[in-house]
Amino acid sequence: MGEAELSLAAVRDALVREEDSIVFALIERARRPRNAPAYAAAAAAGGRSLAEFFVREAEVLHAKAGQYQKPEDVPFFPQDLPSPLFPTKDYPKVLHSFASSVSVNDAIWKMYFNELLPLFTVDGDDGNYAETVALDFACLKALSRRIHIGKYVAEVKFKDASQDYSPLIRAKDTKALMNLLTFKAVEEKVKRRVEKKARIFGQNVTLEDNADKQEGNAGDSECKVNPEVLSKLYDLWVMPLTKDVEVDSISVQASLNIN
Ligand SMILES: O=C(O)C(=O)C[C@]1(C(=O)O)C=C[C@@H](O)C=C1
Repeated sequence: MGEAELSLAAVRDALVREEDSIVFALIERARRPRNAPAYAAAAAAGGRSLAEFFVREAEVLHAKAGQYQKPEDVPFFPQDLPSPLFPTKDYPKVLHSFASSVSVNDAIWKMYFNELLPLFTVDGDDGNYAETVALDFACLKALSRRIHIGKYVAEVKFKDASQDYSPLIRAKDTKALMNLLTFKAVEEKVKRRVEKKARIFGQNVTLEDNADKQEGNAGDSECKVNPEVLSKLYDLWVMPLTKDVEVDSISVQASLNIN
């Protein structure tokens, strides 16, 4: 995002767009069963799982190709990532460079594998492990990007009301900070919208005319991912983690302005 786009409305629009990527990534992953062996320690990868091996190697490739330059593109394994081999775009600096250090990817990783995956994949093993972990990587990237867009939300909110945020930062009052940047009504709308997107994007589209089955009216059991899982994902993890990113980023911004 560039400076001109940095308004709360524009950042919220970016968050809405990311919902599509998350819903589609989950729908794609749900085509495969759980495939547990992909997550077990493997001697071939020095004791790491295939999933971890795949993400680490993919991030090396992506870094060489020029990714992870933007504040919202955060690698899961930042240690020793190579520099881009090709010239990269000069992104306008809208966030303080310290914002690039804010990451909740460890929490996203644990949440995805321990909590989310069992909610939207069926038990089973079809042996398609390489495909499965590539689909996991797409889910992780989409979730991480959405959540780290919280850095821009933080910047906008702090700029618009630094007089309200600064005393709370100084007092290290994380709870009050959380309250200040929370908009319950917005959160309710987000949950309802992602649930609806899962219902619309995840239905089987046919050419038959059926008055009962207009878009958005597919029964939840016919959807490729249960729409309620999307609402729960956002309620329990995506929005709370976005707010953690906001608090961390605001604290960085504020400490630079206050001290
Ligand atoms: O829209 C905002 O103001 C945000 O901070 C984003 C977000 C979200 O993650 O969707 C997080 C906190 C707010 O309570 C509402 C929504």
